[in-house]
Amino acid sequence: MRRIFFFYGLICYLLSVLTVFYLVGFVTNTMVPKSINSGVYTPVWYALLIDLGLLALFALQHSVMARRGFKSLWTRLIPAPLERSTYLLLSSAALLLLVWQWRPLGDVLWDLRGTSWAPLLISLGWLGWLLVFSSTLLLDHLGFLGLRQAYDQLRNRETPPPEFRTPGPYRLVRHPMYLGFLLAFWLAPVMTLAHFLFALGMTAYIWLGMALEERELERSFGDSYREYQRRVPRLIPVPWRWLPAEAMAR
Ligand SMILES: C[S@@+](CC[C@H](N)C(=O)[O-])C[C@H]1O[C@@H](n2cnc3c(N)ncnc32)[C@H](O)[C@@H]1O
Repeated sequence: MRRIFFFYGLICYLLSVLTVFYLVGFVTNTMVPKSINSGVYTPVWYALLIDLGLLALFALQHSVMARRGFKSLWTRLIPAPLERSTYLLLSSAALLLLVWQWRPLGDVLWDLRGTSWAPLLISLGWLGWLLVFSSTLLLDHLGFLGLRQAYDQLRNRETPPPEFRTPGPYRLVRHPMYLGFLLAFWLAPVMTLAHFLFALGMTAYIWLGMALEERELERSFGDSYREYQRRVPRLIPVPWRWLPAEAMAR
C-alpha cells in the first residue's frame, strides 16, 4: 500500500506542476492551444455566467479544503499523508476545468502593444511568475505539493509539522507568492474583458485566502507570527524598512 500511496502522491505532484505551467501559458497567451482570450464565443451574459461560476468553484474548493477544520474531517476518510496530494489533485482538476471551459470576452480595456509600456509590463509579469516559483522553492516546494508527505509514509516515518520560516523574499513581504500571482495576472500589455474578469476574481480570492491563511498561521506560530506581521508588510515591500535601525535613527 505504501508504494501505491507514494505513486499516487507522485502523480498528483506531477499533475499540479503541469497545471501551473499550463496556467502560465493560459494567462500570458503564449505556448498553449487554449488561452484566456481564445475559445468559443457565446453571448456576453452566458460567458460571464460560466466564467464567474468557474472562478467561484476554484475559489471555494481551494479555500475550503485548505482549512484546518475541513482537513480534520477529511482525514477520517483518506489517509493523512495523502491529504495534501488529494487537495492538489482536486485543485488541479478545478483549474483545468476553468482553462478548458473558459469563455473569451473580446472587448479590450487597454492595448499598450507598440508603446514603451509593453516591454515593462511583460517583464514585470514574468518577474511575477519567477517570484511564484522561487517562493515555493525557498519555503517548502515538496511539502506544499504533497510529495514530502507521500515520501515520508513510504519510508514509514512521520512528516514533521511545518516550521515558520522567512527565507529570501519572505523578509520583504509576508506573501511573495501571492504578490507574484497578482503581478502575473494584472500586468498584461493587452487587457481584454475576460482577462480583467479573471484577474479581478483571482485578486478577490487571494485577498480572502490571505486573511484566512494568516489567521491559521497566527494560531500555529503565535507570537512569532504576530511579531512578523508587525515587522514585515503583507504584499507591498516598503524599502525604508530594509535599512538598519541605526540608519533610520540618523
Ligand atoms: C500557497 S502557500 C502561500 C505562502 C504565502 N502566503 C505566500 O504568498 O508566499 C500557503 C502555505 O504556506 C504556509 N506559509 C505561509 N507563510 C509561511 C511562513 N512564513 N512560514 C511557513 N509556512 C508559511 C501556509 O501555512 C500555507 O500552508
